Amino acid sequence: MSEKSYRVAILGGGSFGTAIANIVADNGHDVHLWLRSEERADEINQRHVNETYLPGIQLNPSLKATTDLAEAVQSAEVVFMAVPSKSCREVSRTLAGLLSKDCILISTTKGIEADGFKLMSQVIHEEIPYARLGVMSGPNLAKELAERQITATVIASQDTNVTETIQGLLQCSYFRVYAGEDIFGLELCGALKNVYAICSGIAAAIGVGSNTQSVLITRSLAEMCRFAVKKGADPMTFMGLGGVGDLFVTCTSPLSRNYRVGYSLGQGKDLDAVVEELGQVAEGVNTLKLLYAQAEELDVHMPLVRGLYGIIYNGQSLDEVVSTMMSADQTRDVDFSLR
Ligand SMILES: NC(=O)c1ccc[n+]([C@@H]2O[C@H](COP(=O)([O-])OP(=O)(O)OC[C@H]3O[C@@H](n4cnc5c(N)ncnc54)[C@H](O)[C@@H]3O)[C@@H](O)[C@H]2O)c1
Ligand SMILES: O=P(O)(O)OC[C@H](O)CO
Repeated sequence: MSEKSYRVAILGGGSFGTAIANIVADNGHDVHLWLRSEERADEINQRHVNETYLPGIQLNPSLKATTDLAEAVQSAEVVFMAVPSKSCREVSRTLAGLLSKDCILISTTKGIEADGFKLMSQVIHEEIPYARLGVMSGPNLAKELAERQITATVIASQDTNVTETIQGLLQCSYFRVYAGEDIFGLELCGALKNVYAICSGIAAAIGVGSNTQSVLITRSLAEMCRFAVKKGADPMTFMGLGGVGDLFVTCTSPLSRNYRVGYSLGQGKDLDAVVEELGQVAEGVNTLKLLYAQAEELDVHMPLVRGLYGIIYNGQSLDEVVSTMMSADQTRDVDFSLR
């Protein structure tokens, strides 16, 4: 744990931004949470709760919320970005003129920008080329983090001072931070697993057995790795907490918004209505479209992505998709070997 007290800003006052801000505040640092709603900022500052995103959770009273981005990042030594992927470029662009040169900037966003299939670190780098960048990803459901239930995450950066600083900043009795260098692979894990969580949610809603769930999650990992290799990422990153770890939690927990989207679809509900009702971001819905297009363009075999896309966007029935998958040519179990 870090002995130094850092000035830290968290950008995005939704479930994850608030959960991370709370850990850093619990660890004794000076934390400013930036959000857009005056009402929610007042609620956090006065009653120390964020009832919309983390109902029932008492936040650390030292956590300060503000709607003023310049105030939030003033003198910040570390900034965490926790806005949805659709807002990452806009927020980064505004941030560019405000961030000091030696500030560490950590992306926690698990999504992809449509134009150019860019991951968030790429978007941030384009907007703030001088930023000392890192990416954080792992099995980190916001509600469980805020409840202080034990979990761990991965911080990836090319700069060991960045990884070591974040490890010291976040480590506590219920949270461990493992280090890595593969920013691209870690980010890809976090974005791709959301799509498979939708598949798993559908499977749960129709009441599949445990064998089926296991096959679904394992073949999801196989697809993710195949795609990662085609994109030049290290498939071994997918064996870690950011890969298997996050895939497992998102594909099995009803706390996952992506899983919940899938569950509702499996109950026969309409996608737009489900997303509207959720009221929080489920990045997998957008990632599915981008991933399907990339898989087609790069000719990567991704039957689960193709099947889900067929159900959601081409009106295919679940029975039809499952039947096509089950009668397809039987291929290899594991595509890669280290030998
Ligand atoms: N919730 C989790 O368990 C979790 C865990 C790890 C990573 N993430 C990732 O973190 C990112 C944020 O997710 P979340 O769970 O906090 O989402 P959320 O829906 O709970 O909250 C998103 C917040 O961002 C705000 N926002 C949207 N556009 C904005 C903009 N242009 N400027 C400023 N604020 C804006 C919204 O008002 C909202 O407060 C996502 O990419 C998600 O995949 C979430
Ligand atoms: O709620 P989801 O589906 O966005 O998933 C949350 C986190 O990514 C889990 O690590």
